[in-house]
Amino acid sequence: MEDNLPVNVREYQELAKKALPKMAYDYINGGAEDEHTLRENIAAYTRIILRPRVLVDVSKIDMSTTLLGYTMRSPIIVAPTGGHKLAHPEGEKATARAAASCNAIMVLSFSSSCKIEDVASSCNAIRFYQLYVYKNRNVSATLVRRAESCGFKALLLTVDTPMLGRREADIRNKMVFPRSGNLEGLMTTDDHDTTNGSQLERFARATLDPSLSWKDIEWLKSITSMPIFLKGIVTAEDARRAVEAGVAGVIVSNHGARQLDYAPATIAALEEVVRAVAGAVPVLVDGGIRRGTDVFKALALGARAVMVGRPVFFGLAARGEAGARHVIEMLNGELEVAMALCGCRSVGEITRSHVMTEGDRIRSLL
Ligand SMILES: Cc1cc2nc3c(=O)[nH]c(=O)nc-3n(C[C@H](O)[C@H](O)[C@H](O)COP(=O)(O)O)c2cc1C
Repeated sequence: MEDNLPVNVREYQELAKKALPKMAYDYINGGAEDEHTLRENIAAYTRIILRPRVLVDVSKIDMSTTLLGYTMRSPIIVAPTGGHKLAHPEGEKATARAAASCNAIMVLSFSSSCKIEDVASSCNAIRFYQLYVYKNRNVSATLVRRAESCGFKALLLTVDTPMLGRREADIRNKMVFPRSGNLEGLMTTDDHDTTNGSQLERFARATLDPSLSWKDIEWLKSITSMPIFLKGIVTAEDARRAVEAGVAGVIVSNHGARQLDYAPATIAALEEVVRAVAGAVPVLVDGGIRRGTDVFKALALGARAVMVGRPVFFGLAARGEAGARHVIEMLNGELEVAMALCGCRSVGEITRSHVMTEGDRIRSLL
């Protein structure tokens, strides 16, 4: 073991910043426009206070939970983030091995640097696939079929990205995104314009289909038998529509605050969505989770599981596969302590009464 390993996600972020070229670090770390939502995703967690219960025998803590019938060691899932070769030459293969060794589900990004087939064969694990719908539907449909035939178990359709949010650091840095191996032979990705803003933004504008709408869920169902989650729901209205559309789950997400600035912090939107869904399908949340106590808070407010994006990416940048694994292990360890100190022996014992939100405090004063 190396000496002086980081002891929390924040320290991994510092290591990643030192390890990465500025363009790569800014791409991973940055958010849209004023980065208000980026700060709020984290700050909103700090405003939720825990209500621990004591004198519970917590000598055995069981963090396991299920999703789509799969048992997970803990409710922590690796969120889909594109371009892992920016952080490490092994890219998503290293991340996949890290997740598998923690028995955590990894969601592979549509914009992964590594090929779907290479990630699938890198190790044995339950994995989900994330989808962007391109104007050329054939490209998206082909990748969905490839993921399904590689044994991916669910599809996460990202619905918050009809076009790319304005990530000003990427524009300033003239961000160049690593070519996705998955698109080889399907479309050309050449872009020789190195003078003008973010190449990623130009690529997204050329490819993403801004006409994607609710009716297309039927199209998606017609090309895959994988269960479909919608990733990027933050209102009760859309949550109800998602249930009506017959999806298998909803993910409360603002894309790590990289799309619409001034969208709500996801932990602040979670309860509204959970109420609207009313138990019909599982609700997941991502955005701003940096501590085991954040995971605990999300579960208390009704999430079945959480996804973490940047923390794993930072781990990968700092120490490769071992770093990504350590980040997941640290969050698991923190969650275990949070559960013990709150008197919860299983995730099922984490309830709404274990947290006090700002709204609760205001209501208690009225
Ligand atoms: C560097 C980076 C790349 C991302 N790429 C994708 C992507 O390809 N597809 C997608 O649906 N979401 C993508 N996301 C959003 C994540 O899936 C997730 O919603 C977000 O990272 C959660 O916030 P967190 O980073 O604070 O944990 C990306 C996020 C980051 C930080």
